[in-house]
Amino acid sequence: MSVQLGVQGVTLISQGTGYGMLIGLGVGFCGVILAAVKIQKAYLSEDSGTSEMFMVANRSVGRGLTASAVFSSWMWINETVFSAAFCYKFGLAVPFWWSTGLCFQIALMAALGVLAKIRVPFAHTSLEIIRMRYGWIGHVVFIILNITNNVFGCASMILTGSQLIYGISGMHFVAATILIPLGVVLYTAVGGLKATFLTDYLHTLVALILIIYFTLSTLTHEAVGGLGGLYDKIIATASENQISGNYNGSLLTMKSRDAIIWGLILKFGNLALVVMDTAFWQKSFATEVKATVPGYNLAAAAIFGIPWGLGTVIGLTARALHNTPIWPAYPEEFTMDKVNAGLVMPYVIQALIGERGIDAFLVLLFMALTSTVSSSMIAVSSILSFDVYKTYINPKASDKKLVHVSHLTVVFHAIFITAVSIGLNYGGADMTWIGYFRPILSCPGIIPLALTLCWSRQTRLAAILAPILGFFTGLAIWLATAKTLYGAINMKTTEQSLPALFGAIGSFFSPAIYSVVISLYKPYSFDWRIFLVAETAEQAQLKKADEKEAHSAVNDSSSTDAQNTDGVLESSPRRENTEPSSEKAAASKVRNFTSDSSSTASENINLDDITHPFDVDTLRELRRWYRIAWYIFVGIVLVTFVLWPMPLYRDYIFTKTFFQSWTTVAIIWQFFAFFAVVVYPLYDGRHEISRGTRGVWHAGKRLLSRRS
Ligand SMILES: NC(N)=O
Repeated sequence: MSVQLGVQGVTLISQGTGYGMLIGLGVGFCGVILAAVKIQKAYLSEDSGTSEMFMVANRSVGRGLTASAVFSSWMWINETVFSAAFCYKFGLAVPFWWSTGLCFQIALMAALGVLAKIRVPFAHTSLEIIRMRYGWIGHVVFIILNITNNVFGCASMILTGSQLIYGISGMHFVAATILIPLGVVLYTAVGGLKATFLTDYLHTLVALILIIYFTLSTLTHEAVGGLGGLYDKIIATASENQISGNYNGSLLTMKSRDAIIWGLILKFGNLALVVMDTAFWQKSFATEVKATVPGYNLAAAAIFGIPWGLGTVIGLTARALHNTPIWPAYPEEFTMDKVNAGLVMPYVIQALIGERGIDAFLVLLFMALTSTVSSSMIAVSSILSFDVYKTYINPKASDKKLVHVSHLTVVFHAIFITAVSIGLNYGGADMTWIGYFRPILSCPGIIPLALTLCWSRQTRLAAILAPILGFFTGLAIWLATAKTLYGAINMKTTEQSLPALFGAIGSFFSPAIYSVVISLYKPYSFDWRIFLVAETAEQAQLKKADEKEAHSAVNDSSSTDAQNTDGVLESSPRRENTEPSSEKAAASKVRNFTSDSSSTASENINLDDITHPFDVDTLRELRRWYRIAWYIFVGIVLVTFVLWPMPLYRDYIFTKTFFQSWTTVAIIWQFFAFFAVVVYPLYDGRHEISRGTRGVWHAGKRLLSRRS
């Protein structure tokens, strides 16, 4: 999705309120998370001072928290603000296509995440897997693909947020651009991935309450009159709301050319945003064995309800009301550049709920923005610290050093991404063009990356060349289609939707052909056990570096204070405490294996001596989940791409009853989402919550008795 820059509408809130909320929410969130990190460390034996905890949360996150964290990182402003804006533009087909363009990628990640657990059980980033299999050139290619994808995605989101805040409050966009990531940096740098899991939960809670609130308050407002009233108004105003490219120009049809093209481009772009973002891999590495597939698929099902219900209700309400006195700035025309700047939703909220609603809208914006920014920060910081620093700059880095570098890279990334966002804005970037270019750049890596885990015959040359050739293929198709359809290659023709769609299709699919053809040129077969050897050697190195550091700390009389023993010597028993019970035995096996082999180089390890760190039962369970994940993925694709929407792609305008039922299901889905990613995680984490609460309670009591 892309925002139109520099569009200011009517001022809906004062700048003071805008500053107060951005700063207040940032500081408030930071405080809550820093307290949560302290409680985790003190009472749940979870210390983000180890790289395992910082990057992959000790691989101990359960189903509920996984579901809410994946949901939260994937619930962008787009799903609310732009689903509504595009429903306004093209009708009710958009919110539905939007939902279908969000969930299948998450279901795919569930399958890839489980496969990674089986084949590379102790990975930290997706790029590390590429390096272990193909060496440094492949690693560098994928680092570039990942970082550009992440930077484009994250910067465009910060930009969208700051533009919206500018659009409704007049606050200078540079101030908004700096304030959005500021609080996030602090808690992410201190708390690492587990902190983002916790903030993600809080974001999810608040965002879903607000989404349901906005949907229901809009529908039940007397100016709308419920689902029946909304339908009647849309029918009554049909002549002033004609949509070219839709069946009969109606907003109430699934047969919309622009909506389906938009939906397809979204699918490719979003696929890249998930698979090429190491954050989604990391979140799956962070889950316990049994949690990946249920957690990810719960999130996939939950996110389906967000753009669909909210987008339909808000987008159509805006169409019904934009020529009535209740509309902000009436009788001024509500122009398309305002729609493209995302002002549909805030205007509906202002018209029907008023200032209170706009304050709540700002909170929703903040939640949607910060949860994605935090996971982007962890992802880029892990790439910079683990894939760049540890691999190429300081291979002998200790665990403590890695965590230190991770903190620094979070701060570095925050400054960098803020600068990029400001630069894009001042440079007058064309966000539609950037939005169409990004899938062409990022999609070529998807299939070669997936094949790295799924296909033993993909060769090094294939993995390196396929994404590069795929990018140039997509680029050529994009430009050639623009030239063929519109007669020239320029900014205007290349930001039309069809060239972008064909380019993305070329970028995504052609690497499959390149990979197979190049791999067949010099066939080989990769032994998956090599991943285990490489991981073992790496763990041994980290352990050695830690021991060395701890040893020198003990010998050094000036530094035998608590600080030195904290992060290093105590980290092992802590890790043991927090390992999920199903993995405990398996993980201790790894440690034994690691220490046995620590004196040998990885190449000296005989593959036949390698045993998988997981026991047979755990592996059987993982394989079962892997099969289930594929069934769910195929089911989701079949239902959401074909069985559900295609029968409706015909000359049909929704009847009143059909529209009411359709939207009722969408709203019920919002409540399902609330139970799946807000209520269920509380139930799932009840033991930890009770342990943490007991700890705080006893500590409080001790403190009080000491004082008295
Ligand atoms: N979640 C996204 N990419 O809208």
